[in-house]
Amino acid sequence: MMRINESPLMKKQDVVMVPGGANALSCVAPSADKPCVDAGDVRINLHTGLVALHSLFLREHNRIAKFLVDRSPAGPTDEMAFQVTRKIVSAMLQHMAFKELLPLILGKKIYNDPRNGLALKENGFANSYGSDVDATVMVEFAAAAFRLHTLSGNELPLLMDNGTETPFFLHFFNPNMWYKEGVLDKLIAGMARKRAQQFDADFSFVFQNQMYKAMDKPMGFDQLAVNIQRGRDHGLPTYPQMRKLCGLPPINDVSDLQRATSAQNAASLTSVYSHIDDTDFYAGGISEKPVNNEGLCGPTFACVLTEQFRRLKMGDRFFYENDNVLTPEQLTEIRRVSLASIMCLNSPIDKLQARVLEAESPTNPVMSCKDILARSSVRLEPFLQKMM
Ligand code: HEM
Repeated sequence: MMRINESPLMKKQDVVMVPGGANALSCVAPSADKPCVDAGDVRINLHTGLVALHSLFLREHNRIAKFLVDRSPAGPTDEMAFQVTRKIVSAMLQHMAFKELLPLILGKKIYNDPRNGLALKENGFANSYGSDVDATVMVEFAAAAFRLHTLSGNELPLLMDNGTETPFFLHFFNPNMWYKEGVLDKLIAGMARKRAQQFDADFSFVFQNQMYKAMDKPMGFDQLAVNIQRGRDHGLPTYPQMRKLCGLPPINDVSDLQRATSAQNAASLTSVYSHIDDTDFYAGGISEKPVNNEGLCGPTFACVLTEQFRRLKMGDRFFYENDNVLTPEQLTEIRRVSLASIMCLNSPIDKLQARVLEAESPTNPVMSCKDILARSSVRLEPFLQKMM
């Protein structure tokens, strides 16, 4: 659907964004020149931030495919160029998720604990595949623990317009926003520079009041309530049951709840649940103190996330560190990639902090893209071998 017939390239629109598509998910007032967009998942149409990120990786795909076609002396078939490009981008995504995202969410202690099998190797192949590992997505993960919605704020930051931000709800299913000139690039820049909201039980106003809001209506859905209800729809264990399944200290009474969350959160939870045993997994999990005082989430969400990402890695025969996927030279190159380098290469951004998922700080200063690319861009020459 996303590929141009048999070509190595992906479909795109003039501003180099994902292609237009059918009116999926009922976009607001789509028109012939501003249609809904297509991606692997129709939910891309939910908001402009998703359109921007998908478009960023589409640009990276087409950049690599063009390089491979232009630079291969033997002239690869289009199929070969497409498949090799797909493999490179998939490996990059795996590397960035494990290297840049997981240590932040879980903290370094959990990430580096060898029993969890999450930490990537610095050199050589990993061969972590286990044919008995179930790599499907756990319901506790999708319906609760990975719903990190507490991190999102009320606005989408459109940088380069003097830091202008637009209310999040204006972007829901709204092609009129994402076709505005330069908006995707401004968003890529803005999302890189804007701090996330604190990870806690406080959700932004938009998430609690304006999810799916129609332009002519004052209110929309409460995403926090949807998340809790979704857990019930899927029959998730309760919060105390999940603590037990994870081998964490049990929650039997209010003082246990206070220790795991805070006095204030425990008071909130006990004011709405008539019995502690009824506490929904999402409500309890989102209220916990950060795991080991260093992760973003608490220990019960961390338990589910750790198990899920361990399975995604060890249950994947084609995880990029395995010895049947890349050559040693190619693997060395993939290990250089960073999300900042992808942003520098595929947008007009000229400066950024190197660890782009973390806020700018004295140890993570904003630097020129030239410097970022010198340390973290992937040399594509080793991938030409496969082309011949
Ligand atoms: C940035 C703004 C975001 C918006 C507006 C948003 C909105 C939504 C909505 C409306 C749903 C469907 C809920 C349902 O009906 O069950 C959803 C699901 C979900 N969201 Fe988000 N979300 C955002 C960011 C995030 C982030 C940062 C994460 C964490 C990585 C995340 C993780 C998830 C997950 C795991 C699901 C369940 C998906 C599934 O079951 O297939 N979301 N989100």
